[in-house]
Amino acid sequence: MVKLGYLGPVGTYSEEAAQSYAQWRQVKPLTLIPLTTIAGCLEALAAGELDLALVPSENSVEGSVNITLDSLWRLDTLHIQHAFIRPIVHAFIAQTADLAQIEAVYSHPQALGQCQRWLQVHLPHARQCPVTSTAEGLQYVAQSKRVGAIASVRAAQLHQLPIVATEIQDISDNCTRFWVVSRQQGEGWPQPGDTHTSIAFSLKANAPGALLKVLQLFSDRQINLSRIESRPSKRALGDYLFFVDLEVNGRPDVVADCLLALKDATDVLKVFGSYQFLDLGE
Ligand SMILES: O=C(O)C(=O)Cc1ccccc1
Repeated sequence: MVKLGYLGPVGTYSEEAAQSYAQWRQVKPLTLIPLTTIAGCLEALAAGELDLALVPSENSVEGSVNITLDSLWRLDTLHIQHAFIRPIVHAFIAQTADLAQIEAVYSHPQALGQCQRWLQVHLPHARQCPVTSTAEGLQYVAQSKRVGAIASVRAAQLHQLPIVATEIQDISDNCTRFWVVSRQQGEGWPQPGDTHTSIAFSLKANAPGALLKVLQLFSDRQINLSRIESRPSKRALGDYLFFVDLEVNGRPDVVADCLLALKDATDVLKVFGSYQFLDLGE
């Protein structure tokens, strides 16, 4: 059996995504293994305790899931196999519908961030308490009538807790991109059929035009970027890593040639993998 780790417990958005992915694989069954952190999923994969990990990588409202990007850079031995996008619809779950009684709201930081306006209007005085996953927040709801949680309708049903409000996310079209990651296989360069290549690099020098020289390599080859993002390198304040997604656009050889040129033009280059976006349906 192929073991796939995800951010648990049962009832998280990651579990929902893992179930959809498992259905898509059909003939290659998966054992789904809940873990307590996103970094823990990727570490267990790198250590050989899992065959695959499913992790959120970016949300349409809150942006990148930093721990996913940082872990991929740090662990160095992992490759993205697939990407897919899931709609994220949040509910407010509590034992009372009288919001004046709610003193604290528990959820994953991404979910709290995606519901800021609703919280401001409906629970301006409640403490916002970040926890490791949306489903973990439900444990506190079960224990106290004075706390609420933001999680999915499915999670509320699984834990048999009352739904006070639904569709509370600030932007109705809220969605998250997930990556399915494996241990490194080959170099991660694009094969025919792959639509995206994700990379990260550091620059050789902190000097005028250093980033421009690297970006010129994409421009010279007419390679479109679907994301570019800088993250602190953690070496020194003001020192950055750049995370870039390239569109392969049916030209894997051109992207491979660009990766060769990037090896020379950057200080450290990491190829996180080349993959397709899956359509998992609703
Ligand atoms: O906490 C969860 O349920 C997760 O899977 C992480 C998450 C949180 C909010 C949106 C998407 C994924």
